[in-house]
Amino acid sequence: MSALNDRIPVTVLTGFLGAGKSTLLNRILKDPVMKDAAVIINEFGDVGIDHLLVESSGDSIIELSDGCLCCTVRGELVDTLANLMDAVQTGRVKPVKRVVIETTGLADPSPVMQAIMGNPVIATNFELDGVVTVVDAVNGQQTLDNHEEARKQAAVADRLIVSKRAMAEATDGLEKRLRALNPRAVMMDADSAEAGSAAVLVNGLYDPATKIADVGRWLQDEDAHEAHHDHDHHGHHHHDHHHLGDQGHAHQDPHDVNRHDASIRSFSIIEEKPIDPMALEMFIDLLRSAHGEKLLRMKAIVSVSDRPDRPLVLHGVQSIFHPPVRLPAWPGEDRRTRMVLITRDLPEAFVKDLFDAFLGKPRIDMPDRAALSDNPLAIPGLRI
Ligand SMILES: Nc1nc2c(ncn2[C@@H]2O[C@H](COP(=O)(O)OP(=O)(O)OP(=O)(O)O)[C@@H](O)[C@H]2O)c(=O)[nH]1
Repeated sequence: MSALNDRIPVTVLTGFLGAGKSTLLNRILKDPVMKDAAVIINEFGDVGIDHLLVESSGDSIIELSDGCLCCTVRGELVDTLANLMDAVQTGRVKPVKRVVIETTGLADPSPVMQAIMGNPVIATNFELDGVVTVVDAVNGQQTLDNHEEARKQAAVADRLIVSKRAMAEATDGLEKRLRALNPRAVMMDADSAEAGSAAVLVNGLYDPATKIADVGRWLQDEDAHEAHHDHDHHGHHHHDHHHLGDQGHAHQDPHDVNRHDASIRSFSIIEEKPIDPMALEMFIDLLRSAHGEKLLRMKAIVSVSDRPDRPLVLHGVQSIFHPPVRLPAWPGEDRRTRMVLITRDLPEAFVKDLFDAFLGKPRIDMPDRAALSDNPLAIPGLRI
């Protein structure tokens, strides 16, 4: 699917009610680069005013009708994207270089992400580039305590934008908590120039300039020395590349983490040897079909044994995966398979053991691959 590089990147802008999504979007829309962007705004409530608040000169703001994007309006989102594509292809509107979808504050972002990836027509023309989540420094902690959706919004983000910092008494606790929920997201201050530029929307399934996977960006801070078999229970080693001080030690004792957050995990799998394509397919199929609900996000660059010089990029949300893409070459020196997973109620050790089983690595306490591969579902296009 080399066409993927021509797909229009879509950024999902999320964040809880009143977190500051529209405020941020208004700033970003002033960036000249945004003149070629289309913005889709999901209203919630009777009065559709959000789109009026987004000050854009263009006619490329599309309002979805009442209802929450993650439930009833999902079909409408698909229709809107399809219509947008049609309008571009028939020349009715100018070419669109990027789409931003601002969700309602109550939205679980996963179904929105899935709507982009899961519909064959949409996935041919659009790719999910990333998720930007705005978190309010004043109410953030309480919102995370009380709302599962808010935790998911933070957990799946590529970027966490902390708003209203000046109004908050202290933000250390919130930042520490966000860092624990999502150690890899870049964290930034909503007031920063960086947060208000169009670049914040580019999260890099591909680097738009080079069209190669921006793996460094997804792995963000992965410790290159973490071995796949290093089952240490501090989880992910990482350097703190975020932009807000030095509080982000995700090595903290898990008991420190708010009890509501304990079920969400972010970890990585690294494998030195190229992977048999069948084993990969079976692993992914089982993971997404049996545990898809618990798989909040997965991104991977995989060395596949049939073409180890051309890595495969996988990108999934719950049970829905983008059609995998073969890169023309490795984006850097590191040629190991690297997978980043964000899960809920799915422990790291379980996933790693499953991966080992599919790779045929013997383990006393696990069934072997043959016993695990009885799964009729397949990702279209994964079989290479
Ligand atoms: N001080 C301060 N106020 C902010 C900031 N961001 C947003 N606000 C204010 O917070 C309120 C809500 O901001 P919006 O941008 O409408 O938030 P939203 O996330 O789009 O809200 P909903 O669409 O209702 O979910 C507004 O009064 C903003 O002026 C910030 O960084 N600092």
